[in-house]
Amino acid sequence: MTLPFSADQAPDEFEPMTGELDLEDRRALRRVAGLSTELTDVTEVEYRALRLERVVLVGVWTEGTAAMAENSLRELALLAETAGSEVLEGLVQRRSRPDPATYIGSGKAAELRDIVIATGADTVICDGELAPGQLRHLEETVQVKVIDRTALILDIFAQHAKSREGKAQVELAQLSYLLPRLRGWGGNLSRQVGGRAAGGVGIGGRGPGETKIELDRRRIRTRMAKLRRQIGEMSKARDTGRGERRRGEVPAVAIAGYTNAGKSSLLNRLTGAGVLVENALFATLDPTVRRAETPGGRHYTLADTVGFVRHLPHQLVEAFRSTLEEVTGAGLVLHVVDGSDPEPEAQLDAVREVLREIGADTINEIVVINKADAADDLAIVRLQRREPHSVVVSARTGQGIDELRAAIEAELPGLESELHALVPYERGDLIARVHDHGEVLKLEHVAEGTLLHARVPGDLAGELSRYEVVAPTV
Ligand SMILES: Nc1nc2c(ncn2[C@@H]2O[C@H](COP(=O)(O)OP(=O)(O)OP(=O)(O)O)[C@@H](O)[C@H]2O)c(=O)[nH]1
Repeated sequence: MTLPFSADQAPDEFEPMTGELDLEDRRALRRVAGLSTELTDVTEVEYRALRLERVVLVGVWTEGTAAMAENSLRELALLAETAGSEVLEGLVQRRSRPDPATYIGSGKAAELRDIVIATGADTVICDGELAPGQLRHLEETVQVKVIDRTALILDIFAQHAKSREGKAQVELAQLSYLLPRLRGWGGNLSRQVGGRAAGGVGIGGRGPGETKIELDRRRIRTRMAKLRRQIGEMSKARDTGRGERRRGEVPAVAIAGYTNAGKSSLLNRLTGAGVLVENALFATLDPTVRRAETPGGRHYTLADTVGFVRHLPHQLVEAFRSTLEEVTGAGLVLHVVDGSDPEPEAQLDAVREVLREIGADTINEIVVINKADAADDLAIVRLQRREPHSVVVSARTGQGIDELRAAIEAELPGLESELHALVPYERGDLIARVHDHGEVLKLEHVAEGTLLHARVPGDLAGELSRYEVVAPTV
């Protein structure tokens, strides 16, 4: 990561930034997890470079079984590792609700402090979204940087965003996370910074890089407005592409699913595309669209989308709305779930929650239970019982892929018209489109042209209607 200053500079040594945020500011902001108090027009805010290196995880278990709480923490560990950190220790606190002051309660916070000292950790990651005050209080106790699950996920997204649109979306999400967490640089912060430095971590270069930048809410808001505009323009351009595909009568299918469920692997299986497959969370942020074909020869487009996760930060869902439109604009959703996960049901629910949020829950869905090669048979049976409209596959071995192809064929929207037509030879283009977008049931060449019996989408039926003939009786 390039910062506009070096992390071991004392806070007064670097230039305050003015004017609109430039690239360096934005890079720096990526890593911000600040706190909120009163703000003036131009406010110096605390800025922290999130150097996720040696981390201790902490979760609050309020409901569900102990195994579920552990799974959530295990997932947090995976997220932390995806962000490039080393997980040293994890603890779960059983409470009826998170403590409003310190999230885990003061006794547990003191215990956490001991663990931090014993392990030499430089960061604590909490398994939830914390209020700015909770973060501050906990930080005061443990004396190292504390971040929450939301900041961690935002950070991973920032690392993985590649396209202009993806980057703009992540930045927008980060700024909206940052905005309520800005705080003035005054008495209480100075004390806190001093205290932390005295505690052996912080700004001296021994602990997390920490420094301050000068920003104000207005500049951030202006930047957010600009980003929204840019994202809107980029999404309009993609819309046009989608519109063109639609006019070409190619049905759109979208792959949605939990992160690491095997969406990219499935896309590769179904289309032969060489899309990157990584055993990492959120390897895909930008939608990839490929052409695919059913066994009966119908063409469709298949879009891979960003992976979902439990408690996906709402700022991200909001910012990624236009990318997620690949799903809302689809006629069929392949909902991929990792059958070998300890809690595939929770994955399904988390994904459906986001689908609901973006208005894609009414789209026809095939549940694809993936990783059958690695899953427990009983778990698969349990899932199939819960999701009767499902197909069991292994994107890795190819098991079940033929059944999935057939299921896609059966569910593809738009073959509403079955007709017989005598198409003159000079309209070979229509026959070619029937081959691509419809299902040819019978085809025969006669003197006057091509005698066709086919199922086709509505638009094509309209064009073929002038050549329609009565069904031959033999
Ligand atoms: N055993 C097994 N592993 C699989 C299968 N399909 C995918 N994987 C592995 O699961 C990991 C994630 O696969 P991806 O296809 O990248 O998953 P994704 O859902 O696109 O991931 P994100 O982009 O992170 O959301 C990789 O290590 C794959 O090799 C499968 O059928 N069986």
